[in-house]
Amino acid sequence: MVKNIKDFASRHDFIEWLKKVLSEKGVKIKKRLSQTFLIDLNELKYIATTIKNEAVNTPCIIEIGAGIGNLSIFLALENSDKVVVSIEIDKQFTDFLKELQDDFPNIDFIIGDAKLILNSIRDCNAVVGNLPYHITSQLLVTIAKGNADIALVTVQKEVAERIISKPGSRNYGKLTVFLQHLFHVKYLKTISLNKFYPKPEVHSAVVILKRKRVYDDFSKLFENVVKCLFSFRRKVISKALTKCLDGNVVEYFNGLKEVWGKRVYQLSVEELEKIVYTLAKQKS
Ligand SMILES: C[S@@+](CC[C@H](N)C(=O)[O-])C[C@H]1O[C@@H](n2cnc3c(N)ncnc32)[C@H](O)[C@@H]1O
Repeated sequence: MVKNIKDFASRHDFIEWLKKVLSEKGVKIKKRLSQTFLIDLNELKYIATTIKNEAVNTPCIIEIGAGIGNLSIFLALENSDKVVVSIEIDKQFTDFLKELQDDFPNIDFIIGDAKLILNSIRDCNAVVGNLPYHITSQLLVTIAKGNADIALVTVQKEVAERIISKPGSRNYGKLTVFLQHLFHVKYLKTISLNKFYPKPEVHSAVVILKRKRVYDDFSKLFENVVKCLFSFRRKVISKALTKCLDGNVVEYFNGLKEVWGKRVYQLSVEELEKIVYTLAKQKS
């Protein structure tokens, strides 16, 4: 059994270990599943220690996309008081991940689709992962609708910029607003593309999401209204609302005077919440 990261790192040149694993096991790297592996020991350690410091009140941490377990083992070593539930969709890693479990008994590997499994895992309120890039938005929305109080995710840098963007900016959109409605979001650091194998085309970034409110009926309505409004992002809110509600919106004028002339992409999350709240109140 491996006891600490120093022990592991001293016995393995990480990139050599990775290449050996990939060739010995006959692993075929699948681009369509966004398979690119973080091979930098410092970055792996950074993610594992950050989640350790943030996820204090949870018996387990969920990892999305275990791959060959390179991040999973760091998570397990740094969080030895917790179970790391690592989900991986690609069955070709099954045997290898099972073997790893002998050295790291606090990892529980599950083969399956994280989008479907994630929110059925009870009592884990921390999620971490170097997210598969082709389904990043879907996974972020799934995380947001689940129990996670903390999500520490590595995403493409441009997605990270969307997540943290401010009203009025080019990146500000429905994903930004939905996530910032439910979480406090923070850009932690950029990870250069050289730190992955095979090298991806773009840089990545680590972002932390800390729960502000749970996804409830109001959030559901908020999600739907925002989705529609942002399909008219450059229109003033009165016009966008007319389109989304398919009718006369004058009845909302008094409650929404201050924002009536603003364009959708200029509205803050709080202003959008007020709009949805006003719609909900007037209808009830
Ligand atoms: C960017 S790689 C990360 C690999 C490794 N954990 C790391 O940090 O270097 C993303 C991983 O997610 C897996 N994956 C893709 N779609 C998935 C899904 N729907 N559910 C679970 N895992 C998925 C891929 O097979 C791949 O191993």
